[in-house]
Amino acid sequence: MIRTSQRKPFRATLTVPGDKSISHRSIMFGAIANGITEVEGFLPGADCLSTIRCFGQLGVEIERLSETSVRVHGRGFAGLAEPVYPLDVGNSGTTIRLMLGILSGVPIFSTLIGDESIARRPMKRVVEPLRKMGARIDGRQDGRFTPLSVRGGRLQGLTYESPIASAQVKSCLLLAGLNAEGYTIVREPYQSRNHTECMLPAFGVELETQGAEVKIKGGQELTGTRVRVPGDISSAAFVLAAALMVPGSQVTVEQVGLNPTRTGILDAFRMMGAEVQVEVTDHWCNEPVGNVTIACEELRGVEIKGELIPRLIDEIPILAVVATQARGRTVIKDAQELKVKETDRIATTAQELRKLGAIIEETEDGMIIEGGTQLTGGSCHSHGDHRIGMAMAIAGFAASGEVVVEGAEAIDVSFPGFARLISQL
Ligand SMILES: O=C(O)C1=C[C@@H](OP(=O)(O)O)[C@@H](O)[C@H](O)C1
Ligand SMILES: C=C(OP(=O)(O)O)C(=O)O
Repeated sequence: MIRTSQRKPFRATLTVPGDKSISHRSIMFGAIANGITEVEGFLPGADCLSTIRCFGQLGVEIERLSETSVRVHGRGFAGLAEPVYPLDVGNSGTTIRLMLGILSGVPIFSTLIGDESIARRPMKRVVEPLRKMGARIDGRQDGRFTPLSVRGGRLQGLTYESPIASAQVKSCLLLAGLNAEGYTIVREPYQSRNHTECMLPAFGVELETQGAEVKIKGGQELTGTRVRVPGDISSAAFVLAAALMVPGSQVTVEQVGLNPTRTGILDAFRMMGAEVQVEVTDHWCNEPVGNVTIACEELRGVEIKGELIPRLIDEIPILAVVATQARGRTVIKDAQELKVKETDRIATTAQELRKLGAIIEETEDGMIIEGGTQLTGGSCHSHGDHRIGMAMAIAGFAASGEVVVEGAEAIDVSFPGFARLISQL
């Protein structure tokens, strides 16, 4: 359980735990590479630990040198061993969807399962195109849901027009494409996060990107490398939002990932009138890294839609919290993907924020939030969704009474140490 209440203006400079998307990929790419991959700044969150456990079951030796340093003894695609027991991805959509791409092209049999939330999340979006590549996948409701089983084998390259902007779909198909005959091309309606495209070249893979299209040639091998993981901008978003909830505050987050396919939340905060300063200081594995400083006196409501949505998809719950404090109405559109995350985030965000007096309407593809509301204290629940738990805790920073967040253990999925960190603000 986390308890938060109204804060006085504060100033803070801090770092946040490692990027979840990059941490997953560092283990996966390290495992299918030849040789050793050293990972620094790894996120020791529950989701990334699920990825480590699954690859351990595939015979990959993965050493935890410290909480955040990991050494992966890559075995190449060909060295992955048939697992004896089902692979349990826990709560992690990224783990299951990317692993399906890898496992489809390797001649072993495996079964994938996860928690209650994973059992509700749609898998057809990857199973269908993987089957077109020749993958043999079966599962509940003809492969729409877990449990899923994969009998890996020879794959054919595919040109795929993805109906959704999803980095998990894109990455899954690119990883399958690495093992397929010929070229695999993935086109998306808007570009989703491109960590796979940034990181694979660091492992010696060649690919071509043109706007929202990526092309990869099959039969390429990966070579182990060193990966430094920047702080997660999706985690930083909660602390930046905390500063916006308490006018007169200022927060700097250092060594955070600034990949433009992830910084939509900074654009949204700027549109709302926040002062956001960004300084890129380095590139790690082709990923821009640097510092973000935010401050604000007054916020205004905005319309968030289109290409911006995939660039801030995981930040919409906290954006809705901030929008309750803006002048005027905030409209979020084109965000139907929120319905198939750890929870239906349109429903859970609205339901929990209403408990604190927010005026918020759910729509088919987003929500409408009336600004300028005085939030009250109340008892909220994470619904087992880390981002909902964190969003509600930050809502307490502007509430007239105490906000209690039940189910806060879910936050460990992406942000271990969240409660301690925000208690210091
Ligand atoms: O590829 C990734 O690392 C992720 C992609 C996104 O999901 P979708 O691909 O389903 O949009 C995002 O919501 C998730 O937190 C991480
Ligand atoms: C949607 C998320 O993750 P995943 O899809 O990996 O479960 C998230 O972290 O908000």
